[in-house]
Amino acid sequence: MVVLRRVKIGIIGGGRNSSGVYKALKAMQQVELVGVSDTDPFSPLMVMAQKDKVFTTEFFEELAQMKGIDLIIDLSGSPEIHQKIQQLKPAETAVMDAKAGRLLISILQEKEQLLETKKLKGELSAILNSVQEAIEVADNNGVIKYVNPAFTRVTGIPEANRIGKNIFEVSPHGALAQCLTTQQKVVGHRTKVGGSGVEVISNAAPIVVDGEIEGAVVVFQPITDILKLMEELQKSNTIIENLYASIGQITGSKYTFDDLIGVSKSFKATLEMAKKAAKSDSTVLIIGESGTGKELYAHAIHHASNRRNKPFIKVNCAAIPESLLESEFFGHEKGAFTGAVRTKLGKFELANGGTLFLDEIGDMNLFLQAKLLRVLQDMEFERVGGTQTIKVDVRVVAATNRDLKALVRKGAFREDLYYRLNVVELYIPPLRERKEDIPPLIEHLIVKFNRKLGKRVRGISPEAIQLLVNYHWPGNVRELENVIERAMVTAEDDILSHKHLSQYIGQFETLGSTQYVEVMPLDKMEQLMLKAALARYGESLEGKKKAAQALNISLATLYNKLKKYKASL
Ligand SMILES: Nc1ncnc2c1ncn2[C@@H]1O[C@H](COP(=O)(O)OP(=O)(O)OP(=O)(O)O)[C@@H](O)[C@H]1O
Repeated sequence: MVVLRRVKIGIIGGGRNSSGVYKALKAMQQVELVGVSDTDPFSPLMVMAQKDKVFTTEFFEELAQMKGIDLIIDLSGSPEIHQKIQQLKPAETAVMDAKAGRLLISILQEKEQLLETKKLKGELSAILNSVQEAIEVADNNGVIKYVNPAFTRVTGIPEANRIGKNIFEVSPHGALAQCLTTQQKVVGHRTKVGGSGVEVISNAAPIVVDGEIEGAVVVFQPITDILKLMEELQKSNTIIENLYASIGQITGSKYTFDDLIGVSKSFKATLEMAKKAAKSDSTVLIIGESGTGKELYAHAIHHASNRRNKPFIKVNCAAIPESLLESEFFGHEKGAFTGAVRTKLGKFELANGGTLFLDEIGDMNLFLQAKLLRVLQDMEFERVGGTQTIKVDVRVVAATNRDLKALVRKGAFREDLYYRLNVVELYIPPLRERKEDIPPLIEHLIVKFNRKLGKRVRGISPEAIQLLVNYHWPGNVRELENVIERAMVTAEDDILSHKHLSQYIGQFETLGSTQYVEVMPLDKMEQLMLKAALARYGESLEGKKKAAQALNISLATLYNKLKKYKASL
């Protein structure tokens, strides 16, 4: 490659017009302006040169004598000055008068434009050669001027067989011919490429230069490519639909209002209110002690709502570690944090169109409460580590066994979130306050456990019912369920009686009053406590967590103790 040295030029000024020459030379890459002279130090030429840190002098003689200048352009127009410059200049410096100087500049400018055009052409041709779409260009008369490599790949027609042909002859029904005829854009034209028979979808547009139509360009893709893409899309859609269906199956609501048993006034009032709430889209806050049936109500509300065919997603706010709650709710992008190896959808996204059940909402931290409030208001959020806003349509049902109002007073629960959740408040009274519900519940549970345990228990004795009605059920319906199930596991008779149940009931009853507490070995007492806690909270993971909490031991200790007493429990 030949590297040309930049031409060093000096200008001897001649008033206002000199600044145009200066600007033209300054814009040229091959030129280096080395000096400027004008008798007026404030002429535009001098001011510009000073700004550019180019040498300036009011004495043209000084510039004329300078060494290393290739060319002095004399714009003074004075024959005397011109002659003086000729005399003073070093031998290697050439001098040009204004006329010749301007001619030189215009030649240089043209050359520069040419170089620029060449560069542009190179860039354009790299682009046209690398695109996947076929491109064909014809002039105003329909003569084909250009085809790119993709054209040959798609149609099988070599460049040499196409260029110079007339589009009105080789492809008269194509988008290019149509565009040249109508001088309008053609979009989504489905046709066979003349001379190849390949079916394509094409777009064509006129080429306009200085307001005149010079020709047209067509860009097309074979239909097979588009059909392939559509096929892929169809496959992906089917997978997505199937996944949604499976999510629905896994996460759909399991219970309906028919599964809720009770005859008491308060039960019926709660049930009526829940049924009404199911018809609306309002947020519901279910409040009630542990084991009163809050989750059952949440399922039933979803099932009776318009969202029944969409997912029902449960999040237990107390069971998820704080650090994971945000990602659990809103999902995360791949690489959002160490361990985020793939993009994960959050519960809000999974519940889209359906219901999100937020259990133990009172245990949510304040940071997440703020985020939840925003999502409840706008129904939009970003995944952790993501920037794209995701919009969802989710109905929220929240539940708690804690006194949310007291938490608000303590500053542990946001008041605004409390009111946002509490659009419909569903209070489920404890079982001890609706004892009429106990007999129908017992009946329901006997049927349920006969099926589950393969038993044939036909009923329960009046004394046994009395025993159960008199008990205060701190673990509510869940505890009643556990007592009945345990009794049925051991019962040989077909009627449940006092003797089957009293061993569980008696323990709870006496625990409160020390007067009647039977003195027993401590390990027996421990077993009794373990039994009581499991009966109250259930044997699921959730139940065991609660049992451990109530016994003030860790879950691991609970498991150890259960292992230890396995035979006797
Ligand atoms: N009215 C009812 N009719 C029939 N079964 C009920 C009723 N209420 C509760 N249950 C049963 O009691 C058990 C506990 O109910 P559920 O899990 O819904 O309670 P919860 O209030 O959500 O408890 P927690 O606060 O501990 O999560 C479940 O097995 C449920 O089926």
